[in-house]
Amino acid sequence: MAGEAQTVFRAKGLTKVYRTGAQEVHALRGIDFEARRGEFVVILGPSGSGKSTFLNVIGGLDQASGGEVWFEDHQLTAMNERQLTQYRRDHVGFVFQFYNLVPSLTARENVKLVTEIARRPMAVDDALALVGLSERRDHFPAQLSGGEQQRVAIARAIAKNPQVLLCDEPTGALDSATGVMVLEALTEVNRAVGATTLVITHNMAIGDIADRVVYFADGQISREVINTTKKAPSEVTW
Ligand SMILES: Nc1ncnc2c1ncn2[C@@H]1O[C@H](COP(=O)(O)OP(=O)(O)OP(=O)(O)O)[C@@H](O)[C@H]1O
Repeated sequence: MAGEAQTVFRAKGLTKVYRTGAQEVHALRGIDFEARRGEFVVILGPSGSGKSTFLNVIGGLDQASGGEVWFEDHQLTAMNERQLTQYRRDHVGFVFQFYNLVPSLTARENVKLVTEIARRPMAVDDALALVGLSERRDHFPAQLSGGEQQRVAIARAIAKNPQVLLCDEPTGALDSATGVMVLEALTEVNRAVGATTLVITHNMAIGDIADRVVYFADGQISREVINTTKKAPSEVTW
């Protein structure tokens, strides 16, 4: 069906239990979730509500304890470590709060690291242009502001042309003006590349730029809101 063909992620009854010694933490307690191709989803919720755990499971960085997750027609919850690594490499771009750039490489070289091993990469300079950093491409991370470094990290994440872009607190370390520029880069990339984009944040205001806001509470999805009108990042303040 056309509707199903548009579904990129499908999670059903997803659970995750962390066991440390005799302690059990139920980080995910039955998540049902779907995301459509090209959708921009913001995930909000208090600290410890399971947001990062969820992103890590659907990004193939961590394995679920129960339930199912599908990426297109691949069942992630049936994959072994090697298959998950391949899934991440072929399909997923990650952006984290801290940029994890290689300090001894320029912006261009940091992005090139990924395009060299990707199956269908975009040109490095195109990726940097998408995040507005063409002028800075020969700078080293230490010569770039925090926001610029994060935009290099976004260019690196999307340069392999991933179907999904998963971002965990991408503006968490940035002031509001710089954070807005990073959000502009993310919305531009989402529009231009069409990657389904999931963004975890603590910042309620950022929900206004999403197609849909998903609220986590205590390992479950407590609420979902579809935005009938979306704000541009430049209209968002915090
Ligand atoms: N590797 C781990 N081992 C044990 N417990 C963990 C582990 N990772 C996360 N947890 C626990 O699982 C629960 C959910 O954590 P998670 O990081 O997913 O929440 P979060 O909503 O992303 O929080 P934050 O907004 O603070 O990043 C928390 O109680 C956390 O302490």
